[in-house]
Amino acid sequence: MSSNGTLPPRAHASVDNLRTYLLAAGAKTPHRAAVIQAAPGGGLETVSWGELEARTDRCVEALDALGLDVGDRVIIESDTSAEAVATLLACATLGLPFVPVAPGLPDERLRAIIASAEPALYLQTVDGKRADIPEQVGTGRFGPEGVVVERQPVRRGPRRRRTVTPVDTAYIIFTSGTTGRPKGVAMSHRGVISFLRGARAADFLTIEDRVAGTAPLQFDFALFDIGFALSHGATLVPVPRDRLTWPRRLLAFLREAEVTQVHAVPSVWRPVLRHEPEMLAELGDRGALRGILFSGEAFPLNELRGVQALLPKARFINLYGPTECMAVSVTELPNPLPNDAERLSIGRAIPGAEVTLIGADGQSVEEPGVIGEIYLRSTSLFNGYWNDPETTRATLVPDPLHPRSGQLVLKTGDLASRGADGELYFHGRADSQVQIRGNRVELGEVETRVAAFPGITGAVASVLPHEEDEPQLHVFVTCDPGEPAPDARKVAAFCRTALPVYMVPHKMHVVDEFPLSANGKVDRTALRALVSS
Ligand SMILES: Nc1ncnc2c1ncn2[C@@H]1O[C@H](COS(=O)(=O)NC(=O)C[C@H](N)c2ccccc2)[C@@H](O)[C@H]1O
Repeated sequence: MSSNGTLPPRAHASVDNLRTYLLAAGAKTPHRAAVIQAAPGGGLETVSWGELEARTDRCVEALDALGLDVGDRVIIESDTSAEAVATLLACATLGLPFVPVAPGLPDERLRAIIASAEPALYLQTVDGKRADIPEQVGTGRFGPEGVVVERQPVRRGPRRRRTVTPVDTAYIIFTSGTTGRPKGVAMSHRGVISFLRGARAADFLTIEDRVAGTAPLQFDFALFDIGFALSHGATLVPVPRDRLTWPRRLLAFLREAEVTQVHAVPSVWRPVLRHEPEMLAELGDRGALRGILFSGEAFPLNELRGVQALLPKARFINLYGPTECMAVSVTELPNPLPNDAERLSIGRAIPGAEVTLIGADGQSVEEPGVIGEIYLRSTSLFNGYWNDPETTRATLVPDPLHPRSGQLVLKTGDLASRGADGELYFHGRADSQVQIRGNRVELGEVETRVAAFPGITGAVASVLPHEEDEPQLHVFVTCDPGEPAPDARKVAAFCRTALPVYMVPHKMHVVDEFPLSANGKVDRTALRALVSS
């Protein structure tokens, strides 16, 4: 806290701030490893908790000198690393919302984010390649030694804020809004920390764990990995991006770093299953690998079963939820899954949060098996979309059960039903529900059935418009390498025995692999474009 008002605002150690929360667990063991990462010259390097705090404070000092005020934005372009963590913790210390972007983000996308966020400062790593940052933005680079400012940020008037509070924005994650204009999800310190605290109830990590993170920094999955590992006093092991493209290199890195937990979107496991199953099994057998956490999209059942079969002793966690609340639930799945499992449980909201399913009639859905939209009551709700009050109002809405209460809840846009056990089961996005001949089609059900056909390793279903006829159900499949492509008629017959006729794919397309979004999710738009082209 600044005493005489001229010193920069500081997060007080007694209140929720990303910096204090993430460094707390290591304070008593400054010599333990906080981060183990690929060393520039090859091999691995370790950054201790003490060193991580020292680097953070070196960054704070450099950022202090710029006279920025609480709320001034800082773009951080980097992959996950000890240096990036120190820089974002420095921003948190000073109440500077950081906007994480991954290297390789297209220039026009970065310019759109800059136009929207109007950051005071843009920081990249010492070997970053980005050039031509707009004049009005200050620029600098960061590395193990801290931050070096290249172009001073333009001072925007005197400091008006005296304190960094838990409800101040800690970061803004820009997602690709449906309108193409970037949508900035502004998340508070309190929001992130309350989700991380709630996620600890899963009792998944110990101080001994080494957590491999694979998400790009612009994806809040990466921020979760940083927060989840460090808040447990465990060690974060960022996986270099160039290790993700080849399964052999990925598994070799996990073995070399003696990783115990891997956090990844389902797509990371697809090439591993296809090309290096034995090497993965070895990591579970003789290696240290004992936990898999996945999120971002439903893990195709056949693929999840494949990974479980190779790691019979590992724990599996399904983490579900939108960036607007960091996430909703952390659910341990049985290993192996029951044979008759048709869909994955997304469990129940973390302690301190509550999900209500709301039906089309606006009333809460109480009967098991009935589908409703997930509304979330929680302290992890975001502050709003950056500079977009209208979309914010459509997402943070009055509690439908008590509209007069003034309480806001998150309207997630996701559909779910409750099983008899009270656990939630995901039924897709409300805006991606498709109708065929007036019937609601569960694309996930179609995909699960098609992927069960011998020789088919993956299936993504999509409804495509048809010029003279009504929309049609297509399915894109990947097949066992070396097997002949499956006969579409046989696949359709196989579906007809288990699905209603309107859920039998009209057309099947064989693809080598599924296109992925920047965050590693299956890019359904890119798949659909394959057909119309
Ligand atoms: N486990 C799932 N099963 C099934 N559909 C899912 C699942 N996790 C998301 N999703 C879907 O993805 C949407 C959220 O997408 S997102 O806003 O880009 N955010 C994420 O995917 C990451 C997420 N916020 C997060 C935060 C912290 C750690 C890990 C992941 C959800 O609304 C769901 O539709």
